[in-house]
Amino acid sequence: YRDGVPPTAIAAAAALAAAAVAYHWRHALGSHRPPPGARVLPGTLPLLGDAPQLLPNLHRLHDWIEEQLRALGPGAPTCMFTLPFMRTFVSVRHPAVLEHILKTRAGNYPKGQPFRDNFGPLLGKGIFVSDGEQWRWQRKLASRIFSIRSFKLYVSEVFGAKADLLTARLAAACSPATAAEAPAAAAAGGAEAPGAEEGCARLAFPGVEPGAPLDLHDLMYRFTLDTFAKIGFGTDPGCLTTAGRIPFAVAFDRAQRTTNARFWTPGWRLLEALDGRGRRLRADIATIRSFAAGIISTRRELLSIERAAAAAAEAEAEAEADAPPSPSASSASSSGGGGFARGPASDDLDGGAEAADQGKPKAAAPAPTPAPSAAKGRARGAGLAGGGEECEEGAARDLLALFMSECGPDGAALDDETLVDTVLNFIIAGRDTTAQALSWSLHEIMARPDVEARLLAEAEAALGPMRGGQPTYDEVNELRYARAVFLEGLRLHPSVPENAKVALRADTLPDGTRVPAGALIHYSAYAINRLEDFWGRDAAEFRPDRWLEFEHTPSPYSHISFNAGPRICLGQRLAELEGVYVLVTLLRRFRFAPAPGARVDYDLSASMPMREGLWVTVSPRD
Ligand code: HEM
Repeated sequence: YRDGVPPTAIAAAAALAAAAVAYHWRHALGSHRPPPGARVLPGTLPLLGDAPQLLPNLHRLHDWIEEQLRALGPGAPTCMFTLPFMRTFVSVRHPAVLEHILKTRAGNYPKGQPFRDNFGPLLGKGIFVSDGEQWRWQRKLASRIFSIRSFKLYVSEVFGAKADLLTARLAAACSPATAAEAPAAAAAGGAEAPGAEEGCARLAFPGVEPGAPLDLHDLMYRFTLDTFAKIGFGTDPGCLTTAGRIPFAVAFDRAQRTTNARFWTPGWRLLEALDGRGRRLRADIATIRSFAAGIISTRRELLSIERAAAAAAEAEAEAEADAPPSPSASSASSSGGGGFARGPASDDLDGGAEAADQGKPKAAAPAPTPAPSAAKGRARGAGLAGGGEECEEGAARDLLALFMSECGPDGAALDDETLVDTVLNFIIAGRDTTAQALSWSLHEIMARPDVEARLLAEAEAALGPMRGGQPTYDEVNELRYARAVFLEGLRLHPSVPENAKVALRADTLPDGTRVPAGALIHYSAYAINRLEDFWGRDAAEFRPDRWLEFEHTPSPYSHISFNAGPRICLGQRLAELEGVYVLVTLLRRFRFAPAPGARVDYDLSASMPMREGLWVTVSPRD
């Protein structure tokens, strides 16, 4: 003992090893072992499973999975793979099998405990990690902001303003030699900023150096966060006008990488404790949650201002009603609902509740604002919910205000923890996915001048020659080729490249595969969207035309980028609108070229970020 390891340490190590073997037996080799006759990956080893081949390929996981599935041959068979100490993965890819899991027997395949173990510390009880009633009521509530009427407002009032800032920032990055020729870019920081009408040569943006390469991926994140914060939370984090890195973004991106890696890392709890990732994750989560808490308190302050304004407007209207009629009275009160409250139920895209803002006076606060009708309800007595206050059903406005005002499934107002969960889940939904889809599409376009030329020709035909303003909702809807470009980028680079469910009970899939209870059902949008069985021999090629050639839109079980079944993406329409809007707006104003030496690759995370960003040089389009 004097020269060696203490016996207690040996005993502890032996106990740990025994526990590990027992755990392994239970989870990977015992009840979750692939059933006899299951199709397993070539090269699977006893005990170690697929770890020796998968772990060295983690940095290129999506491609590795695609290669494995392709090697199994046509017909898209289900196969299984295993990692020590982890549940068996049942990897499915045939559309009929996906439909069985995501729709027909969706009740047997929830997100389940693995999702909550891995993502719970970051996403709490938000929509992405919930099942059952907890999920259902969040989805129902959130679907209210996705109406055609709201989309028109988002395009005209949010996309336009944020695109102005984005183009101003890009204009500032044009090289000094070319900047003077650039078309007029909108003002940085608002209409009163100097030089707005006089071309990008006059514009300077803090932290943007004229002529220096710029990370377009980072800019897309800033754009989508500012845009979605305005739409979803009625606030403006101002990322587009901030110089330097944004601490929330750094922490959020890193936390997603760490939590996602848990799906693929045997013994992640131990590893995270040993290598410091666990400590850093806790610090990142503190940064992230305090950012979301800031959004909530800002929204609460705005709500009280809006409520006061609406109450004043109401009092004024009542005073006017009591007064003898005057010619101006009716026009003052007939402007309809303002802000981003949802429209009539008839234009709903995902069900929803009653329209609440019809025929009410416009709120005095600048858009986006809640519907005055909702404020009117509050003025009758309810407080601003959250922190244990009363909740009030029926109020309709932006997403965060909705969640603040409505009751949770238990009938009580949501506490701040739950509101923070909501904000973070919707930031992933509204920021990361769309920013990544845009970045990958722009990356593909840079390599394909023919695609760029067609996109520009279509835009010119539909919108006319380049002008200062931004496209409208109806104009964006006409741009079929631009939409095809965006979808094709997304097909090859799906923003949620891998996804999983857990099997509650044993089941037999439509192709005869027996699924053990507790197995993880894995589906790779990256691999499925590239399957030659469904996309043809040119599946790996970026060819937007395929979207115009289809007689019928491909089923969501073949193009799975937006998921499918009852948990299909709620924001698909919004994402497509935003994607087309940004592609057209940017490409009509600027030329992008890959910066010398820039490398583009994906990083392994919950979504599909670019590992080193998308570094480009910018010049004005003449
Ligand atoms: C290109 C952009 C987008 C892509 C590729 C995308 C893709 C997806 C995918 C694959 C899922 C399923 C995720 C899962 O199973 O956990 C999903 C869910 C969801 N998406 Fe999107 N999304 C995009 C944009 C948006 C936007 C802009 C919003 C707006 C808020 C949004 C809102 C949601 C919501 C709320 C869910 C959860 C649905 C549920 O679980 O019921 N998405 N999205």
